[in-house]
Amino acid sequence: MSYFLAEPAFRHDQPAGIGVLLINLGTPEAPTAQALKPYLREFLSDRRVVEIPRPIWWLILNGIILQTRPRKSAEKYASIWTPEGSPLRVITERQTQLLREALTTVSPTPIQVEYAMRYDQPSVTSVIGKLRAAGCTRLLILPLYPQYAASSTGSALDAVYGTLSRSRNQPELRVVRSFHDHPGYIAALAGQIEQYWASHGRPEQLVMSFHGVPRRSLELGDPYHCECQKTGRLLAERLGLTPEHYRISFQSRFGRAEWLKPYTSETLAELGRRKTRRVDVVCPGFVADCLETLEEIAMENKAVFLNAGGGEYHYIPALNDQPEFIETLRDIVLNHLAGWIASTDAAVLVQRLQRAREMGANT
Ligand SMILES: C=CC1=C(C)c2cc3[nH]c(cc4nc(cc5[nH]c(cc1n2)c(C)c5CCC(=O)O)C(CCC(=O)O)=C4C)c(C)c3C=C
Ligand SMILES: [Fe+2]
Ligand SMILES: [Fe+2]
Repeated sequence: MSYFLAEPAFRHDQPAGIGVLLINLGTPEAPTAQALKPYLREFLSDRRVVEIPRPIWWLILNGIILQTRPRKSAEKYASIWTPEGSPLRVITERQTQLLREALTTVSPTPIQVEYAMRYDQPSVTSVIGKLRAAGCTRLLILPLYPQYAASSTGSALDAVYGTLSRSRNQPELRVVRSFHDHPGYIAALAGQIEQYWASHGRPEQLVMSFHGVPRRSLELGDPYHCECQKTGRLLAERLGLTPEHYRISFQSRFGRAEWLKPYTSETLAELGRRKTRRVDVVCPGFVADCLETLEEIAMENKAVFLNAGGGEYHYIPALNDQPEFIETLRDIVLNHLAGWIASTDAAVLVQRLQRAREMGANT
């Protein structure tokens, strides 16, 4: 058997097909300890996620973490599980379908859209194989993380490059590295928050909570912290918030090392102790609701705030299938396909769409 992956037969007469591959993190198959164990093993064995020397980490992972965490995490997943499955998977599937439809409506050239998960299924290798078999010799990779982190985007791209390193007939490749300051993404976030405030009233404080990473990664050159800060600043400007009305914080600390600060739980405890009348929390770094938003933020951290003496607590849902966000994904894709799309130049297409949107907003 060859080390290289099986290739579709080469055909002289086939036009270069375009594939868009969305990549999200992955999620367990079921909210059970049995399903959590292989998922956490794959996730936490990634050198991008845990940088501790391998032999030491192997002992900690197998001897301690995988003995206890699967059961505890399964209980958390059970509290957010839906009849259709894990929210992260259900929402990623929906975003994929909506983006497919949005691109079909505007692009004169067919564009195939699929999603893969970095951990668990469908794997990056299997979906690239599917796109290659469907005639795609040009691939655009769009990790569903607005802010670049080595442990999220970097790892998703590793999986792509690893697959291509085993491909005989490599496709042309383009990558969306991050979209943390894309005007459409900031506008979609602001729209999501304003819409929430229009029906639920406004808070005294808005907390923008991002997934954390070890503080050391910032010192070693990871741009994640800076990209989160920029998203937060642009979002606050767009909402017209002055610094005393919002906070940027980091959640989901894992292990004993110091992570990016301030921690979300400590920020909320402090706001609770100050008797803040109402706090709204939004998680701009998660484009799909998942365990980290629905359980950690909407449940666990709510209890932290209320127990510390805070008043009302609201979690504002992630962008999920919000139409403005899907339009933003479409615009990001079209911009990155410049020169690949026949007959109509992608940049012109995006300009035309933006003009149509502005005209719609003015009527
Ligand atoms: C938004 C980007 C993410 C970054 C950056 C990130 C870094 C990171 N995560 C862990 C450890 C865990 N994260 C877990 C869940 C999880 N993480 C992200 C996103 C980022 N992680 C998402 C979207 C999710 C939710 C997945 C879902 O199924 O809903 C988990 C698993 C759950 C648990 O047991 O707590 C772990 C573990 C580290 C160590 C890290 C950076 C070093
Ligand atoms: Fe994570
Ligand atoms: Fe968490």
